[in-house]
Amino acid sequence: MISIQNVSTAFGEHRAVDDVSLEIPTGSIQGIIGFSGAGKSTLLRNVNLLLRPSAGRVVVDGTDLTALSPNGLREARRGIGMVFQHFNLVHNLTAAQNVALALKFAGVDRRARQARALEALEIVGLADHAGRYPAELSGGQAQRVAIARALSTRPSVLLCDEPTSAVDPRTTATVLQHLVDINRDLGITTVIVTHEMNVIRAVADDVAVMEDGSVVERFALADLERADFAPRTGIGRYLLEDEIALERPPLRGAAGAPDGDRADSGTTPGNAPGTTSTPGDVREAVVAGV
Ligand SMILES: Nc1ncnc2c1ncn2[C@@H]1O[C@H](COP(=O)(O)OP(=O)(O)OP(=O)(O)O)[C@@H](O)[C@H]1O
Repeated sequence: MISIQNVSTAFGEHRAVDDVSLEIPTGSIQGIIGFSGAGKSTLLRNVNLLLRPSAGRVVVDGTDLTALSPNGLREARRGIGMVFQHFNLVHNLTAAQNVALALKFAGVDRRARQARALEALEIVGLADHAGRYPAELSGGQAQRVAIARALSTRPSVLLCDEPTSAVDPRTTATVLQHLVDINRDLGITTVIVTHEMNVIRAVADDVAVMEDGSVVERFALADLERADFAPRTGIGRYLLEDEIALERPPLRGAAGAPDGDRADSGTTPGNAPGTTSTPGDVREAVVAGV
């Protein structure tokens, strides 16, 4: 169980997260959705205290993380895996070495690391890619290695920050299937932050909609099937629709259409696939204990 209690996080005058309370039952998948800047990533980073909240408490499986000493927090973070949008793999280490690095930080004995790393790669179906470097992996494979890394310390909680935003739609399905299988097989409480409606529809048990730092709506995904269910927010209503109907004017340059570049009317823009990380990304992964 993750219990987020009256959590606020301010950057200067700006409250990126504003008095959020959220209870996430053990073993469930909680989706957190909202437009860019709503405060989703900040809230997720508040859960493992990668970003310490300015106010409020975060209790994970009965332990108040906000009350722990630095050593206690380091220990508690071993039970919380984290997956990042851009994978944050170390580019000059193989897939197995990337996973083993997390185990090293977790204090696992050197002799046990190799077997544990392979075991984690097995879970995401990539044991046969153990010797490959990040540049030799597709975006989806790189994210699966990152998931294996997050799982290697056998956490009870998995935090995923836009886990599919940097991969193509087909790969998205594979990555999400792994996350669902891991959740159902291992009972790991999973939190997925995304701006992609289809991700929420595919995996979430419960949905929290964020706007301007607040959770403005919560419902179970199953509620969307109820005839009398009426979401209050625009995002909730989008989720209710099977398809988002877009106006599709003719392509520019076609007969009868105006000249110029066609604007992208997609509702779920993502970033280009990539497998490399900046030093800052890697540092963040290390601090998170993954
Ligand atoms: N380190 C920081 N310093 C200052 N402001 C920040 C910092 N991190 C986030 N913010 C601000 O806090 C607000 C919430 O950001 P956050 O990244 O949590 O939103 P988000 O919903 O995850 O958006 P996105 O989907 O674009 O990642 C934004 O206004 C952002 O500019």
